Amino acid sequence: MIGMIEISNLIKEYSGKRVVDIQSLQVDPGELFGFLGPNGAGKTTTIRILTTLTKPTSGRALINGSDVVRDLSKVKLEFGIVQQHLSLNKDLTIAENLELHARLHHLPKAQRTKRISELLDYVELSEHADYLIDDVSGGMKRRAMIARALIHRPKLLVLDEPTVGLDAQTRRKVWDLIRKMNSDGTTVFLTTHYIEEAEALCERVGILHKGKMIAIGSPLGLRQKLGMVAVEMQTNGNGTQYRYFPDRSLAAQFVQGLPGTNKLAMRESNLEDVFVELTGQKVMES
Ligand SMILES: Nc1ncnc2c1ncn2[C@@H]1O[C@H](COP(=O)(O)OP(=O)(O)OP(=O)(O)O)[C@@H](O)[C@H]1O
Repeated sequence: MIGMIEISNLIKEYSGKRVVDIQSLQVDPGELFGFLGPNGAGKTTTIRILTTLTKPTSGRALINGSDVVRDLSKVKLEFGIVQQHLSLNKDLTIAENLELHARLHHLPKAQRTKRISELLDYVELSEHADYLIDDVSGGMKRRAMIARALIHRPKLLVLDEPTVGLDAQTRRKVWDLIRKMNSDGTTVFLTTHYIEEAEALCERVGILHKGKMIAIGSPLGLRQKLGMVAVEMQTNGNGTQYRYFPDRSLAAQFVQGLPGTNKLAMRESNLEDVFVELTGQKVMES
């Protein structure tokens, strides 16, 4: 099967500093894949390479079989992108922004009107179609950006930090939309530095640290590898220490063997634990 995204030995350097160094990654058609890493890990740079905005220093990236450097015009038809910053025209309404984008994609007039009304309905913005961008909430702006990215029916939707800056309730609405697009057949590749977003949404995640992919798997698979149960021990002077166990009974055995002076907590492990164990750093910290 041809991967929707295929990366091999992909390197990007700025002034000799290596910010992306990914040996290999394949995202299959239909997947909902998350790229997890702290600020500065290289997520946006990787997205910029995949979406033809910047060229890799070396290595290869293919989108649905087309090379992001050599087959530029073909690649551009394969993906839609929602960038981290607001990239809508503030002087236009939501519908006008979509209209502008549809024209850029050379959709004939009759198709444009139909597609825009379909998409507004899809992202639940039909009632706000004539609102200026400045007058709508952050969540609506994000949904309008998603609608715009889908105008040409791309097979791959790339989302860079899709819920950054949104409140918890609005974030969940955007998650629902992402799940809906994915179950309707669109491959989704998103970046996030929110652990709960990766756990809630992604079938597979790749953990990026200092430009390198240090782990890849399902959130559950990565937790199983570490141990499903965490024991937290507060030690005098040494902060909190963590130990991981396959199940609660093994964790309980370990706890029973400890001197009674330590403050202890037993809980389920999570992706944050995986990240901290692999990098010695919290995702949100840097
Ligand atoms: N145009 C550029 N010139 C020089 N350095 C850059 C450039 N773009 C990114 N970098 C550097 O590359 C590294 C990776 O940045 P990148 O934006 O890809 O990280 P990120 O994981 O997406 O983080 P964020 O979520 O903050 O965008 C950072 O150290 C950044 O300073």
